[in-house]
Amino acid sequence: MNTGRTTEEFSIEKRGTLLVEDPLLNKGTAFTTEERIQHGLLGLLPPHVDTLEEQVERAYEAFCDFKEPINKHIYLRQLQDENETLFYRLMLGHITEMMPIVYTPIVGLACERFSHIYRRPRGIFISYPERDSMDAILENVERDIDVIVVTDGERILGLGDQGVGGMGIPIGKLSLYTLCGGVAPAKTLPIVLDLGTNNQERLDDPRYIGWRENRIKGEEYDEFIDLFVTAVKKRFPHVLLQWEDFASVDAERIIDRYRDDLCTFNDDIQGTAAVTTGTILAAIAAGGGELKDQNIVMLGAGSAGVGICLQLKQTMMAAGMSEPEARSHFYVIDRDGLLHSGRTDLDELHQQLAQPAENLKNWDCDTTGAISFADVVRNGKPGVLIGATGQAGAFSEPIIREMAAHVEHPVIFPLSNPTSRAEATPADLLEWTHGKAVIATGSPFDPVDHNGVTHTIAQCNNSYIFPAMGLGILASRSRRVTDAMFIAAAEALKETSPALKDRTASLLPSLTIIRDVSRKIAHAVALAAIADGVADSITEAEIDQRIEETMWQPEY
Ligand SMILES: NC(=O)c1ccc[n+]([C@@H]2O[C@H](COP(=O)([O-])OP(=O)(O)OC[C@H]3O[C@@H](n4cnc5c(N)ncnc54)[C@H](O)[C@@H]3O)[C@@H](O)[C@H]2O)c1
Ligand SMILES: O=C(O)C[C@H](O)C(=O)O
Ligand SMILES: [Mn+2]
Repeated sequence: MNTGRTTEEFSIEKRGTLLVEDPLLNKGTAFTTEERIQHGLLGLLPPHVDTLEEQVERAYEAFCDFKEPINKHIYLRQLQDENETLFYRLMLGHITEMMPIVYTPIVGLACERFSHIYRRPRGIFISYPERDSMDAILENVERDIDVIVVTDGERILGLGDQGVGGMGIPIGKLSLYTLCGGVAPAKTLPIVLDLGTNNQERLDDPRYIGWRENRIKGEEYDEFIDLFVTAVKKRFPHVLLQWEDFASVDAERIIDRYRDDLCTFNDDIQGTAAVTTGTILAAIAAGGGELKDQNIVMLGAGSAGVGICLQLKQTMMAAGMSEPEARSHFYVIDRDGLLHSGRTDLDELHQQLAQPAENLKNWDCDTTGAISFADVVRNGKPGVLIGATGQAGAFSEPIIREMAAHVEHPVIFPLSNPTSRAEATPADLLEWTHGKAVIATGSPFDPVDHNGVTHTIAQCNNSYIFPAMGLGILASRSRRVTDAMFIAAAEALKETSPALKDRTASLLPSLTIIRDVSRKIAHAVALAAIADGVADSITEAEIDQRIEETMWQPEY
């Protein structure tokens, strides 16, 4: 049985009811007659012995019987809690249909309704009143863990503060670590840090199952995070710790503080930067252009927006551009308009993306004071527009039409999630640009027919990166996560783009080949880790061998 557990863990043999109730070991109706006799299961299962394929067919039928996506989600989560092998085998066979149910966008709804659809526990809940018991809490995890995804639930997709309901995100992300990256499910651990919520709807909800207080902030928050990291390092010294969906200020402070302390990264900043850089590079290359010639507008200067622009800027500089020149290619817009060097309200991070004010002297602006999104598009004539605002409709028709008036094939990425928060829909973008826009979105969208041409919409989501990052880190036994590893991931992703061969094809490969894509990215990540001296030096053949050994397959 390939469960990803160590032999030692197997020696604590489970029998009978305890065995069928352990989703990592349970085979349900697929337990053979011999196994039923050997493991005390006689009479606990119906007499027919199924193959895994038969179980998949039954499960798919049950899945199809549910009409509402949230009910499909509840069903799949329940299956995951019963039999992980079956869950992943089913998911792998129907990935395009099921990933949006387990992950974005439906996981967003599942977070909002978490306290209502709750069935059984998965992962670890650490609430503020239990802060002094972190060691004991982590001791209750009876397995060795390779990857943790942790959230504090404050910025769940574009849906804001969901408190303990944010737990849906680490569960969904880790499902993708296994599905797309092949990390053994037994080696993954979702964690929610419950420091309260400022979402009044949740606080007023009698069903709410989180710690019913307003959020802890300031020094107490930082002390809590420090206790958490210390406890994680003690219990799982080699673990990969992924931070997910924290409010921007906390996200940046935390990763700055701990990035050299353990094997860790922030997915919204670094994973998003890599997937977007890879997809942008593919879009530009497919159109015959070069990154150095692009003016890039970023709407939204939070974790995602800043992370993306800094990686793209770094890519320009790696190709030989000076820092001031590279910076002048970016027009980053926050709620107060364009970031430029004349503004006195920018912190150090945002100053790195401020447009030199002297470049704006001849701009013709509608407004005095703040320089608006419309002003930027009209004067800056960008070829690339990216949205990371969490605001539906932020890409308005007049602005998109204005952009399309200046470039032949505008590259437009409304990256906000879930679907209801996208800055624009692909159908509208194609309509407003007469079918010329080159589009990728954060959430999945169906292909769009425009004037007889079918446009496949790539899903530019960090899900193309973090599972592969995990695979590469585990395979190379990397001890830290460096920027070069994300740059390598972006480059490797770009190389897999179908649009490089046919510019009308999707910018990103189909999910049906995601495990192959992950292998390639993991290989590049491992090489970068070795080059940076954070992983043991092994040959490329050894890397590939370790990638295959690490990849868990859903089979009995
Ligand atoms: N596709 C992906 O892989 C991916 C990855 C990460 C985040 N996201 C999505 O991006 C969005 C933002 O995530 P984040 O982590 O950066 O959040 P964030 O809260 O850190 O940043 C959002 C920023 O947008 C600004 N903003 C809001 N409306 C604006 C407007 N009209 N004009 C200019 N700025 C505006 C906010 O002030 C904030 O600074 C979310 O919807 C998230 O789901 C997508
Ligand atoms: O979760 C996603 O779909 C991507 C990203 O991490 C987000 O926060 O939106
Ligand atoms: Mn996220």
